[in-house]
Order: sequence, then structure tokens, then C-alpha cells
Amino acid sequence: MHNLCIDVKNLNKHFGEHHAVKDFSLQVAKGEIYGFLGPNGSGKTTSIRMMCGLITPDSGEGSCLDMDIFTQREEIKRNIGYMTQYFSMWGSLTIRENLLFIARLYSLDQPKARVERALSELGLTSRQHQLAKVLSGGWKQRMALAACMLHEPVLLFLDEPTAGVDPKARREFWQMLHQLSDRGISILVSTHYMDEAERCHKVAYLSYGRLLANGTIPSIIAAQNLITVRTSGAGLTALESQLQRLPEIEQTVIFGNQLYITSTDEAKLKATLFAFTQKGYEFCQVDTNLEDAFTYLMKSDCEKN
Ligand SMILES: Nc1ncnc2c1ncn2[C@@H]1O[C@H](COP(=O)(O)OP(=O)(O)OP(=O)(O)O)[C@@H](O)[C@H]1O
Repeated sequence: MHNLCIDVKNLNKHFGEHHAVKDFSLQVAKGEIYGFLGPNGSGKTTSIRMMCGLITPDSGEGSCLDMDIFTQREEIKRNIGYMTQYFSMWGSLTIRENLLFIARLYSLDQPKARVERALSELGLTSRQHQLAKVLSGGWKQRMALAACMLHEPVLLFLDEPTAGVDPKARREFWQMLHQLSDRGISILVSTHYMDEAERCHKVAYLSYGRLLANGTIPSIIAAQNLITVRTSGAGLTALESQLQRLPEIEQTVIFGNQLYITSTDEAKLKATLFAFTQKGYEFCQVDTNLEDAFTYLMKSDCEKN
């Protein structure tokens, strides 16, 4: 008996000449919220679709909910929920009518009871009679999540579920994801938002079809061995362009009136910055964050390839 809901190894997928996913391996424990990040076109959706039985990998092996991703795709689909940002709904039906329609479309038993439960679990009961077309982005996403939970899946694949949704609605959506995870439901969720990545138990980062890092956020940040310092003052953009030319500087970024500088070489960085302290800048060391780590990973991967 193991506690994995996803266990895949060396999955590959080509679309014509394009090698979209390269030797992708991942293990997700039951009940975990696993974040999936990477630039546009890095292969997140393709990997998700291979793991949940929607498309067949060209090679590799693996299981989802202990079912083989090559030979038991139909069984997998019956036991998982899959939600994308582009879900279909009927605008002129209410939330409740939409859910009932879907429950009947999939011939689920006791459709009314299922709809009641989904409405209540996702905080939709008070809005059940609202037409879908008048709902804000956040409530539409919530309805979509309710729809993909009608058959009570134990594993959810959510592909950019909060794209374009406002911060308050995203926060509420994530509160729900944590409640589902507390109930033992496993969730694999792709996102471009760093604050959402930080809400996951673990994250995976893909670039150009390859998995560059995965694990807990502190472990991913620590593995890059980066040092980050912050400064403020006049002429930050000029300072930034001077620093960007130096080989010991990996990356720089300005947030408001503060410049963040990241390097892999602490001694060289300190020596370099000493010259700028003569010009009145003060530098203080800060924690390297996940975005710094991902940016560095992507840059080093581009340089290698
Ligand atoms: N059915 C398909 N036919 C041809 N090419 C495809 C197909 N699906 C995906 N691709 C290509 O495979 C690559 C990976 O796409 P994928 O959608 O998996 O990336 P992604 O990381 O999910 O991107 P995004 O963040 O933009 O959603 C892209 O270059 C894409 O154009």
C-alpha cells in the first residue's frame, strides 16, 4: 500500500516534430495540493492531460489513482475531476439548472442530492437561482468546480482555474481548495500566479517541456544556492543596467522604489556591491523568493540548451 495518487515516470509527448513534454516524472501524495508552474507553452496542460488519461503519452509509464495511464484511461476519467479556465456552461440557465443538467448528462444517480451537496460544499446555495451569464468570474469558476465535483472525484486536475479572476475571489477559491484537501481530496493545479504557488504543499516547475524542479518551496529555493540583496535610492534603473552587465549578477528586478539583485556567488557579489556603497547605496540581504528561484532556473536552462 502506498500513499501516492499520481506516480508517473519518463512521460514523453510529441506533436508532430515538436517534443512538447520530455521525460516527465512526478509523484503526488494523496491529499496534497501540488502546484504546476512554467511559462506559456512549457507543457503543463499536456502533462496534466497525460496524467489524467485524456491523451496517451508516446512513451513512459505510470499510474493515476493506482490505475495505468495507458490501459485504464476510461476508469481514471471516471474517478478524477478536470477543470480548465475554458469550461462550458449555459448562460441562460441558473447555477442549479446548470449543475442538474450536467449531472443528468453524465447519468449520475441521485442528481438532485448531488447538486444540493455540491452547492452547499462550494458555498453556492444562496446563489443557486442566479443565471450563469450574470455571474462574476470568481462565481463562474466556483460553479465550474462544483460541476467537476458532482461525481465525487478523489483527485482534481485544475488547469489555470483562476486565470483572470480578481484577488478576493482567488483567495476564496484557494480557501475552498484547502478545505477539499483537508477532506483528503488531492489536487494538481496549474497557475501563473506566484502567490498561488506559495499556497501549495509542493510545486513543480516546467520549462520547454522539461521538469526543472519539484518539491517543497523552501527546498526548491535552497537548491538554487542564490543570494539576494535589496537596495533603494536615486537612479535605480541606471544602477540596474550597470549591474546587469556583470557576470556575477544573475538577475535584477525593481519593485516600486526597491531594486533586488540576485547572484550565486556571495563573495563576488559583496565585493562588487562595495564599490556602489561608495556612491551612497546601502544593500541589505533578503530572502530569495520562489519567483527569483524560477527565473534563475529558466535562465540557466536556456543557457544550457
Ligand atoms: N494538440 C496539440 N497539437 C499541437 N501542438 C500542441 C497541442 N497541444 C499542445 N501543443 C503544443 O505543445 C506545447 C505545450 O503546450 P501546453 O498547452 O501543454 O503548454 P502550457 O504550459 O500548458 O501552456 P500555457 O501556460 O500557455 O497554458 C506548446 O508549444 C503547444 O503549442
